[in-house]
Amino acid sequence: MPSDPVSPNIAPLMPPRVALLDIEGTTIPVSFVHDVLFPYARQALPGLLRDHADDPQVRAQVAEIARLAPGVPPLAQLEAWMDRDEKVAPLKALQGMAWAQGYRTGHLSARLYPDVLPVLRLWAAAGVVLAVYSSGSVAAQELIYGHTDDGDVTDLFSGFYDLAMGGKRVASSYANIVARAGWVAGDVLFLSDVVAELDAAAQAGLRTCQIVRPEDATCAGTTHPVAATLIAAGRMFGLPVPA
Ligand SMILES: CSCCC(=O)C(=O)COP(=O)(O)O
Ligand SMILES: [Mg+2]
Repeated sequence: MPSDPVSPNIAPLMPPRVALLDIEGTTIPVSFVHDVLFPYARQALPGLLRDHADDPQVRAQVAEIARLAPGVPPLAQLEAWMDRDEKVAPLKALQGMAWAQGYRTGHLSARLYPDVLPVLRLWAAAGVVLAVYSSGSVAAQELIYGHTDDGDVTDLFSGFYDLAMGGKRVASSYANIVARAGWVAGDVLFLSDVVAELDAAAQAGLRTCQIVRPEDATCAGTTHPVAATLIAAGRMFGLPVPA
């Protein structure tokens, strides 16, 4: 019998051993990504392509753009992807390089939702493995958690995964991460604001929780358990939460 791709994901009795966390809309406000990070990269990308054209990392991404969009000038293609908020690896890699300068110079500092750090610290102290899966490149993930308003919190995480594992709306990407990390799918709780991502993770056998932040007006109403904060998610899945 074919399996239901979006089977009801009732929280099981055993708490998850791994929390795999999306970034935008889950740990970091959508407004920070869209109103601060994306405009910063959009403004910096022309200079990055012009002034660092010989940098092997830039050249590799420009070559990848040419492969994906033959004949289109790289900057025009990047702008088209940004206009549509497409999660495409060369765009994400180049955005990460643009943000690196912003973090280095102190122009960028990431704001986490206020519940995130207290909860993640408790989960880590309880032995829960914390990992990140974002469309942002691994370098960008390490930068954002390395430069938060609360300092460098990268030590909380034991793994960072990006589009190299596959797109976030594809079940095989979650299977790839689980295999790469040596986890058991049913031990992993994937937290995200995007239903299509949660559907894909559930198809791969992961437990799921949709984070619906009031400040972002995320839409709920799915088969996935819904929580407004990581505190509520922790309670739902038997994980420790702040008193
Ligand atoms: C590494 S922070 C920037 C995240 C980003 O570029 C993005 O497109 C949002 O991706 P997510 O998968 O975290 O929703
Ligand atoms: Mg998200």
